Parts: sequence; C-alpha cells; structure tokens
Amino acid sequence: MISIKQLLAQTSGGLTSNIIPTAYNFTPNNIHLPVSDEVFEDSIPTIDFSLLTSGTPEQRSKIVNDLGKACQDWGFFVVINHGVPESLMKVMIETCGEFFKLTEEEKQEYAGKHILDPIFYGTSINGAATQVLFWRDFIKFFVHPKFHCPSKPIGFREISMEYSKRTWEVARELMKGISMSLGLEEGYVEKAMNLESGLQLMAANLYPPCSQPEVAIGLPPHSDHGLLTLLIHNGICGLQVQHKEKWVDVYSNSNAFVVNIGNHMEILSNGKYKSAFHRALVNGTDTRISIPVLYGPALETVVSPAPELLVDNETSNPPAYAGMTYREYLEMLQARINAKIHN
Ligand SMILES: O=C(O)CCC(=O)C(=O)O
Ligand SMILES: [Fe+2]
Repeated sequence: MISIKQLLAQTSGGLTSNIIPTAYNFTPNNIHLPVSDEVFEDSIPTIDFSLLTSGTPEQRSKIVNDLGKACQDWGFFVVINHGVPESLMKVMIETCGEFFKLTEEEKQEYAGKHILDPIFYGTSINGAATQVLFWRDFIKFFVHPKFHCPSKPIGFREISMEYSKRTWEVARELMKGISMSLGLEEGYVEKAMNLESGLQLMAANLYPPCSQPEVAIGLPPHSDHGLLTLLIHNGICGLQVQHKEKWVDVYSNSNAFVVNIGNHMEILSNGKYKSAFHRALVNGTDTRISIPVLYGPALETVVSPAPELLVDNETSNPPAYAGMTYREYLEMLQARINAKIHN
C-alpha cells in the first residue's frame, strides 16, 4: 500500500487538484459511529505523578483515588511531574520525524505484515472494521521483552532505548496506583500480567497535512489493546476521546503524557475501568506526530477479570469477559485485519 508521504510526493507539482483519492473519504457512514460529532467542552483529568511516588500518605491516597476515578469515568488522563526529561521527549519526537523522512526504499525494509512482527512500518491499518484508508503512516516496534528498533536514522536505537526505559518507570508506578485504586495490593497488575516479560510496543504516527481534512481521518475510533498507553505528540492537536457520547479534544502540554486504559486493563478490572474509544483527526496545515508506547501483558498470560474483584461480601459480581491469552487476542485482531484486507 502506498504511504501518505508517497501519495503527497506523487500529487505535488500541481498535476492534480486538491481532492484526495476517494479511498480516503471517511464519513460516519463508513463505520458505525454511536456518538454525535459535536465536540464537548470538558477536559480529561490531570494526575500529578510526583504525589503518587513521593507525596505524604494523605496525598498518595487522594491521588490513588483520583486515578481510579479517572480510569472509571474517562479511561484517559494527563500525567504531569513524571520525571522523564522534557529534552528526551523532544528528541524522541524529532528522531521519529527523521525516520519518516528516510526514503521510501529505506523504510520499506521494515514493511510489516503481522501484528506481532518485531518492527512494522506501514500506512493506514488498524483493527477497525472499515475499508477506508487513513491519513497516516506509522512505525511500530517491540522494545520489550526483547528490544527491536530500526537502525536508521542515526541515534534512533539509543534514544528509543532510553525513552522506553524511562517511560516504563512511569507506567509501572501508574500500574501500582491503579492496582491500589482497585483495592488490590500495589504489585497486583505487575505480577498477574507477568510484566517482567510483558510486551512494550513503541509506535510513531505521522499525519501529514491534508487538503481535505474534513473528509479524511487520521485514525478512526478505536480502543487500544494492552493495559496502558502513554502518548506524547508534537504539539499539534488532533486526538479526541469519546466521553458521554461526545468527542472531547485532548489537550496536553509538551512535557505531559496522555495516558489511556487499554482493553486488557478493562478486562482485568471486570469492566470497572474503561478502555475508551479515541480517534485522531487531521488538519490542513500542520504535520502531526504522535508517539504512543503501549504496555501489555506477557504474550502467554491469560487475561481474565481479577478473581478478587468478582466477589465482595454482600454482592457477587459475575465475570463479564472470558479469559484468553494476550497472544490469542492479538491473533484475533490480526484475523480481523486480514478479513478487512481481503474483502
Ligand atoms: O495520534 C494520536 O493521537 C492517537 C494515536 C493512537 O490512538 C494509536 O496509535 O493507537
Ligand atoms: Fe489508540
């Protein structure tokens, strides 16, 4: 499939009009959209990470409570004061930008086919059941349990390694807070999901400017697999989260992480915490880059609702999800993508 960068290179020089190919026409009819397109003036909660790790016991218990509420009400929150140097976040975004500037031939070396390919360069696809093409190119690579990374551009490996380690420290503390907010011991999620051999998937999305931003979509509504995603971006807006049947713009400062709950955390919490639908819009003038890092269980771990959450003293809370390994889940997503490509 041709990348957006290639498509734009071919159509530059005034040979064609500003009309984008119809395959990129995304209208609400192309996909079941249960929400109105009206944008909701509300903002996602902010979590002060420093209070979680070094606050007083009272501050800590308040922030755990806030974290639980954010996971329950939104499935999305912004994390500030997390200790990852802003300079590292900035250089990570710049280096991912450099990756997309490589020649198509250089990038094709990493062209992927399967969701579990260690490095996957591609365009368009995600698991959503739509035939429409998306206005984005992406690179994804697994950085844990084994570290993979494209060897170009220079420094990508070293920077990605440092970034993956530093974000893991943040994700780990957040998972402790989330465990406690569910009334479980702080190491619960880490242990139950075998995170010492858990999957960590780093990705970068490139959304070039689009001459018809109102008919195209960067990424259609979807939820993320895994437990938790930490995202940064280059300061250009585009991410929206579904909240109370409306789309809400996600704003965050350049030194903050946008964090969202993934499908496997929803399953583990037996539906208490929501893996919210989100989407990425494109715009007519600016290139947007986003870098999500996704934390998931170990591949062979069976993920099912935590038994501790199913019974409390008076009421019983039946499991709302069947257990399956993370690998089986990803293979199921892959089968869905294959069906979409071949239909
Ligand atoms: O670009 C964004 O802001 C969202 C990216 C995203 O949701 C994803 O890659 O799963
Ligand atoms: Fe996502």
